Amino acid sequence: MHLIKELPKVDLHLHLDGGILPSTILELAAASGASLPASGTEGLLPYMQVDANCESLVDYLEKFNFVLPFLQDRESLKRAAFEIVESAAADNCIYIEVRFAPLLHIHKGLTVPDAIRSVIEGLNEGEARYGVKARVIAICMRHQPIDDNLEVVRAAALFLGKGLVAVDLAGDEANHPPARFREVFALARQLGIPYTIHAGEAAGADSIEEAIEGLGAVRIGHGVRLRENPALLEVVLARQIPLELCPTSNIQTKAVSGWADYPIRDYWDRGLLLTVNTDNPTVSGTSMTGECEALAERFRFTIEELASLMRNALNVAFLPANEKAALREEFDRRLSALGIAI
Ligand SMILES: O=c1[nH]cnc2c1ncn2[C@H]1C[C@H](O)[C@@H](CO)O1
Ligand SMILES: [Zn+2]
Repeated sequence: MHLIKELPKVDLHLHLDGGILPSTILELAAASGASLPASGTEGLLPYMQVDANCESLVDYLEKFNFVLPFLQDRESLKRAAFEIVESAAADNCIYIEVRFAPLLHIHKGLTVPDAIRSVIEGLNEGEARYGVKARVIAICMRHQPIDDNLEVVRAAALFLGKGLVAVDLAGDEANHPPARFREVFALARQLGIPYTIHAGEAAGADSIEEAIEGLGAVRIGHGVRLRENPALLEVVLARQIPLELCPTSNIQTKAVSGWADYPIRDYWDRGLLLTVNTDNPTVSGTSMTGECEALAERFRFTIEELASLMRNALNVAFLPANEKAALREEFDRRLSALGIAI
């Protein structure tokens, strides 16, 4: 379907370390003298992107180990953030929420606030250059100690409203259920930081229920396995809790067995509040345009339905109301220039 590329888009679920370009790794390695297992971008790609052999979220998460050693200083974090905005601009995004886990970037002397500041600087430069509004979500990691995650939340509070908009919980869901993190998100709530939580990806609906009822998440990262508990689905529907679906990633991690079983059309028809996102453009080999094209081809989403998904994302973005209203106006202007009415 033409117009998909031109459609103004919003990506609310986009990991910084999942969107690093192979060409950037080549340059960062050359600058630091680090050796690489391949000499060109094509040779590097298999180390950064999953293939058909990916059997689980744990397999999928392996790919991040390759890029993280290159993202341990201010300049590389800033560059990665700038380039994420550059790629989003090429995809016609008008707003992105870029998430990253500060604890994964402090192995060579950075502090958690240093890491957050560097990413904000890179996003701000990207926003100034490309006109794509870009904000940070700081991620707590499931395999890290509670005290370290509390530190991430405290640092996030320092940047709230100054480039950072929320916190999150990610990592190996099946082996680290959300209940262990109640204290972490109680602190976020106390500090007035909104949060989304990855749930219902590598674990079932119980994980979603705990994220919402136990931890108080206002959005759910993925949530694709919600159908496993029809009563909970009714609650999520009634409360219009947004799901950040990432179709290609969800199929690669085997959260869903394949495209034929992907529940997006069913969830949409029931009236769940859905958004569609990339998760990790490089690891998953996708883009917002790619995700939209997949929905158009496989589930007959019309351009109007895709535009509605993007408008949903704007509506549930972690932005102040006045900034959202301005973005909505820009979105509507761009839609009408394309002749799309929703
Ligand atoms: O889809 C995901 N589920 C759980 N964890 C994830 C996903 N994508 C990326 N991550 C992890 C790996 C990254 O290193 C980390 C911070 O972006 O978040
Ligand atoms: Zn994710």
